[in-house]
Amino acid sequence: MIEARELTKRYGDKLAVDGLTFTVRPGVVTGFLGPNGAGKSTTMRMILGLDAPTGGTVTVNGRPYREHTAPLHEVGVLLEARSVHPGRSAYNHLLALARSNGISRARVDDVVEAVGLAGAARRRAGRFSLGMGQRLGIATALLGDPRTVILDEPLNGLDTEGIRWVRSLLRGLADEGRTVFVSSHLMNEMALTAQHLIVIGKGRLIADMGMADFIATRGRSVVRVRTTNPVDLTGRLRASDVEVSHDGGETLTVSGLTTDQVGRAAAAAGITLLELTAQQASLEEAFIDLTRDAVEYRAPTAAGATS
Ligand SMILES: Nc1ncnc2c1ncn2[C@@H]1O[C@H](COP(=O)(O)OP(=O)(O)OP(=O)(O)O)[C@@H](O)[C@H]1O
Repeated sequence: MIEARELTKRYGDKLAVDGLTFTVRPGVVTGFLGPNGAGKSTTMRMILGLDAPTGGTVTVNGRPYREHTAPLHEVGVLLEARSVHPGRSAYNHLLALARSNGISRARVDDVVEAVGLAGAARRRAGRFSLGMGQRLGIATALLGDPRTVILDEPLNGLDTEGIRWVRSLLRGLADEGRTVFVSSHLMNEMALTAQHLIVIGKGRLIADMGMADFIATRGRSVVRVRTTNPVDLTGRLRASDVEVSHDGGETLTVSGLTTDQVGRAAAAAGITLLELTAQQASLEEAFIDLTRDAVEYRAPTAAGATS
């Protein structure tokens, strides 16, 4: 369990984290989302005692991280920066860490196997690809069989198989009753992996809710319609709270109406429909909509871009 109360971090004039209060519970995968610069890494660093809060508190499994006598058994961590000696083999890196924390060699063998590095563990970690480095980082996080796992962008550099593997690994850890807190910019993956979301923007909490609720309340579902007569159907559907966009061909995208309503309106007007599909809102759309006002570093729009 991770509990942040009024957690705040100021760097000079910059309020990187601004009074965050949230609880990350065991048994589910909790996604940690926010636009670039929102304060995710700073929050994770404070959870791990790597940065001191300017105000507020944060505990892991009931205590500040630094007060745990066997931290590797409490919290497994993957941060974005690699912290492996490049000349050392992956196996020796894990073994050294295990030895200094009273963890058995058998456990090292287990995690090497579990992350799929058995064939590469004797090679120098400095020569590892980004994806292999991520696997080694995850092995390091799991070494102490921790109750809580905190992973910052664990999918970076992983191929499709690796991404699927992380997804089932995280679900499995949560199913075992562990606390799993994970940040990622890959929204489609997050939608498949996390059951709960904590979303921050400009250092502030902007959502703390279940994934399904987040998408349902924040995302706009639309209806896709293909018809032989898009112009007339558009005229029939238009109303103050309905938006219809036409792709110029046979297809309309309608928001503000259900498939039933669109189907009935078309039937009443004698308009032939070729397709009528409800399209679920995506996490990505819900996230972009929610964080629109909290984006700090925005790509220039075409109109605003300078050549
Ligand atoms: N050591 C530091 N000194 C000064 N400002 C910092 C420092 N670390 C972070 N910041 C600032 O604090 C804010 C939050 O940064 P942070 O890295 O926590 O965001 P983030 O959500 O992890 O971003 P990203 O998604 O880009 O990794 C940013 O504006 C950043 O520039």
